[in-house]
Amino acid sequence: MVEQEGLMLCTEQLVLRQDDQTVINQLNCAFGPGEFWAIIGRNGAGKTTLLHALAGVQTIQSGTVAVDGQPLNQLDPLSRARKISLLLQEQEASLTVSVTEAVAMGRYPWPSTRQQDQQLTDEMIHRCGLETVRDKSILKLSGGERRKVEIATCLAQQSDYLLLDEPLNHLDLVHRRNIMQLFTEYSQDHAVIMVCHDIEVVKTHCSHVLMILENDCYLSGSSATMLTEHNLQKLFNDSNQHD
Ligand SMILES: Nc1ncnc2c1ncn2[C@@H]1O[C@H](COP(=O)(O)OP(=O)(O)OP(=O)(O)O)[C@@H](O)[C@H]1O
Repeated sequence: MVEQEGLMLCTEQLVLRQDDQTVINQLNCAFGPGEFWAIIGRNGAGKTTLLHALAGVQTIQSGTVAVDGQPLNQLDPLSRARKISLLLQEQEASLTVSVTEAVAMGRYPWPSTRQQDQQLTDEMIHRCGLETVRDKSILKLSGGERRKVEIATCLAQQSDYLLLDEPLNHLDLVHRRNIMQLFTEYSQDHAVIMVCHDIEVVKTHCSHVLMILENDCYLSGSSATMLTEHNLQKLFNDSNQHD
């Protein structure tokens, strides 16, 4: 039974495993519109596994993930795609399509007109700085260009919950700033949930933080209350390193 109601993506007593290892244990959290969340934690802490569970692409051991009061696994794929989009950490380009065609694929969940789809696709191509390569095959792009195409496609999907796994990978400083500005704008009336290793980026842009600590310990709240010296030491203190 999902207790939290209203517009949010939330987990209740969520347990996630990879092989026989419990990665996330009894996690309760909730993400709502108007919030820009960062999920932070050490390598292997379970950030990607959690993000995938929030997107409905990870097997859940027990507990629930619910979106706007409805268990995620009860939504058909199209309804889910209108609610949630996921930018993977690494994505392999295999289709021979142009940048414009790839970004337009973000529109597939919506019954909008061709003109509306084209308008939004053009806008995202423009906002992500892809005009000069818009007719190029995605197989012939640089790593950074391809990352921007993936981001533009997710943004074109206009889902209520935008899930981002290390979105700044491959981007130079100028594009990092531009893309973070886009996500910040998007979070004004949607929820953005981003896995990120760059604490400075998190401090500058994110309103909320979920910290995955050791021993199944999770802390969440506003960035101002979470990003204290004390908490960051707990998260990254060398004395806790296993590797
Ligand atoms: N497909 C898989 N099969 C088995 N174990 C996996 C699989 N994917 C991840 N794991 C393990 O699950 C744990 C959590 O991995 P996950 O990718 O969620 O961590 P992360 O916090 O995103 O790490 P990073 O910061 O390095 O990207 C790790 O111990 C990892 O080795």
